[in-house]
Amino acid sequence: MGTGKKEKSRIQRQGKVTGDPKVKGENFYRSAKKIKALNVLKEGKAIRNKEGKVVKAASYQSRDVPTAVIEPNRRWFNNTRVISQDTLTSFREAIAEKDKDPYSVLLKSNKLPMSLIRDGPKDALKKHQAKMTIESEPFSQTFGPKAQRKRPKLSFNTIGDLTEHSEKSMDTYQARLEEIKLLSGASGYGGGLADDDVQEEDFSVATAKEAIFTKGQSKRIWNELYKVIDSSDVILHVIDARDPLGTRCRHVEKYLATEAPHKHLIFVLNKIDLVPSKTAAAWIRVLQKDHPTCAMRSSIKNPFGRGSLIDLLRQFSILHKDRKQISVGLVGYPNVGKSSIINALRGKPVAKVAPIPGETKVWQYVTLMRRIYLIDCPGIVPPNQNDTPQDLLLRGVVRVENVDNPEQYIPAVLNKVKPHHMERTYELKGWKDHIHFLEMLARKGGRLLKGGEPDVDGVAKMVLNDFMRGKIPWFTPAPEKEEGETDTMEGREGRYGEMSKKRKRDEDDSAPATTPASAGEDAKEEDPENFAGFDSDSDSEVEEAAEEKGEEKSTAEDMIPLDASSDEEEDGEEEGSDVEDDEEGSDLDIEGASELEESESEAEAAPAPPPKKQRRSRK
Ligand SMILES: Nc1nc2c(ncn2[C@@H]2O[C@H](COP(=O)(O)OP(=O)(O)OP(=O)(O)O)[C@@H](O)[C@H]2O)c(=O)[nH]1
Repeated sequence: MGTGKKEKSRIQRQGKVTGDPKVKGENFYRSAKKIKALNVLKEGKAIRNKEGKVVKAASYQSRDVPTAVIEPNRRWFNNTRVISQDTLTSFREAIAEKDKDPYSVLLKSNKLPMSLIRDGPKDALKKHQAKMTIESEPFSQTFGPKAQRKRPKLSFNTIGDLTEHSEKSMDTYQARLEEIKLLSGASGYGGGLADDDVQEEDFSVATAKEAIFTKGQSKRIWNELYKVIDSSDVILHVIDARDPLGTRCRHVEKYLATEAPHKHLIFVLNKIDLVPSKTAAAWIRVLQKDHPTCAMRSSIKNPFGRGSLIDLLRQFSILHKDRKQISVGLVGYPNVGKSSIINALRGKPVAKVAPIPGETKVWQYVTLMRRIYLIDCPGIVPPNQNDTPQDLLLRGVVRVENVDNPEQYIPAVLNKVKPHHMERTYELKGWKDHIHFLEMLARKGGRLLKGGEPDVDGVAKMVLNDFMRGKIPWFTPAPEKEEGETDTMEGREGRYGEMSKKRKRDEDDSAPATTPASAGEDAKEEDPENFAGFDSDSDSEVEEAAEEKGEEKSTAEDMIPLDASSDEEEDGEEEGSDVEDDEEGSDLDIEGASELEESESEAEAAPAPPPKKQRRSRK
C-alpha cells in the first residue's frame, strides 16, 4: 500500500472503482484536528431549560479556565543556559583575563555574554538602582514644598531672563572669537582662510597658535583617518622610537577601544635605528603592556622587523579565514614613517616618502598579498591644549620652512640633545647661548647675509631639520624599569642617551658623521644583527638629496584614484619582493586617491568621527 497519491493511481491503473472511503489512502487517517472536533461532539451538548436558554454550557462552550499544573521546563526559554553563581564568577574572571590580554583575541565576542563580563555584577546593580530611584521617587519628594531633591542652580528665573542670558553669552563668545582670530593671524581673514572656514573653526584653545601648528588636525585629515579605521581590520599605530610618548595617539586607541573593539591594534615602533637598542627594547616593553608591539627600521634595502610584521599580518589573515581579504591601516603622527613601512613591506617604493611631514595627503590602498591590503593614512595630530608649538615642531609635525623665527626653538633642541653630540655633529665648541651657537655655525658654514651678517634664520632651520631627520642623535629614555625586568639603561648617564663607543671612535678617526646612517651606528654597535643602520644611500638621504636638488621624490608611478574602477591590477613581474612569492599569490596593485578636494588649512579642533554613511567607504 502506498501513499494516497500512489494508491489512487494504482486503483485507476487496475481499473477498480471503489466508493469505500475507508480504503487506506487519502483521508484514511484522521488528523489531530479532526479527532478534537469529534471528541467535542462526544462530550455532549449544552443543557437548556424549558425556554431553550443554555443552563449548562457544553464543554466546548465553557469559558472557565481549566485548572492545570504545568511542569516547568527550561526549554521554554529557548537558547538559555543555567549556571550556578560560582561557575558564573569563575567564567567571568577567566574571560575578563583573556579580554584584557593584548596577545589573545576573542573571536565571536558577540556570542559571549560580554555585558556580564564588562559591567560586572556591581556595576549592573548600581545601574539598576539608579534607574529604580528615578522610577520610584514619588512626586511629593521631587516637587512641591516637601521636595527633597536639590534644585538646579539657575541664574535666571523667567524665560525673559534666559533670553537675556543667552544673548549676553553669544556676544561674549563673538568677542572672544574675534580676539583669538586676531591673535592667531587669521585677522581680516588674510590668513588665507575663507569666511566660512573661520566660522567653522573651534577657537576654544587657550593660547592662540600659528596656523601651521594646526597641521594634521583638519577635519579633512580626521575624516581620512576615520575612513581608514572603518575600512581596516588591523590597525598599525606607527610610533617614532625617538619620542614614543609624544607620537602616541591615545585618541585613536580610545576610539578603537570604545567604538571598534573587534579591530586589532598593533604598535609599530619605527626608526629604531636612531635609538640605542636597549632603549628600543625598553620602550617595546612599556608599549607591549597595552598592545602587541613590533620594532621596525623601514628601509627598502636593509629593513629590520619586516619578517615578523609580515608574519603577524599573516596570522591575522588566518584568524579571519572567513574573509576574502583583510585590510591593514597604518595610522600615526605625520613623518613617523607610515609610507616607509609600506615600502619596506613591499620591498620597493610604492608609496610617496619624504623627510617632510604631510606628504601623504589622502588614504591609499596597496596590496601586500592577495589576502592582505595595506592602507596608508595621512599623518594625524590629536588636538591637545597642552601641546605647545615647540612640542609640535620637535615631534616633526610641522614643516620647518614655514616656521617664523625658527631660532626661538633652538634652546629646546639644545636642551634635548647632549652638548657633546652637538659639538661632534657640527664640530663646534664653546657657545654661550643659542644665538651665539647659530652665529658660530653660520660663520663656519659661510652662511652670511648681505653685510656679513650671519644667516641665523637659515641656520636655525637647518638645525631643526637635522634634529627631525635623525642627523643629530637624540632620544627619549624609557621609564624606569620595574621590579623583575632585566633590561636596563646602564652605562647611560643623564636624561638623554650617549653615543656608542664605535661612533665616538669613528668620529675621532674621521670627519663627523651627520647622516642617519651614523646615528644608526649606535644601535648597530649594540646589536649588530638587529640594527645594521641605514646604508649611506638610505631612503632619507636619497630623498633629502632629491629634495635639495628640487627633484621628484620616489612616488608610486601608478597612483589610481580610489574611485577609479580598476580595483585590482595584476602586477606579477616586480622584483625584489619576497612578499610577492607568498603562497597566496601575487596580484599586486596600488591604488591612491589623487584629488585633493579641500584645503588642508581648515583646522578643526574637534576630530569627532562623521556619521558612518558620510565617510567614503571602499566596501
Ligand atoms: N632613520 C630612519 N628613517 C626613517 C625610518 N622610517 C622612515 N624614515 C624617514 O622618515 C621620513 C618620513 O617618512 P614617511 O614614510 O614619509 O613618513 P609618513 O608617516 O608617511 O609621513 P606623512 O606623509 O607625513 O604621513 C622619511 O625621510 C624616511 O626616510 C626608519 O626606520 N629609520
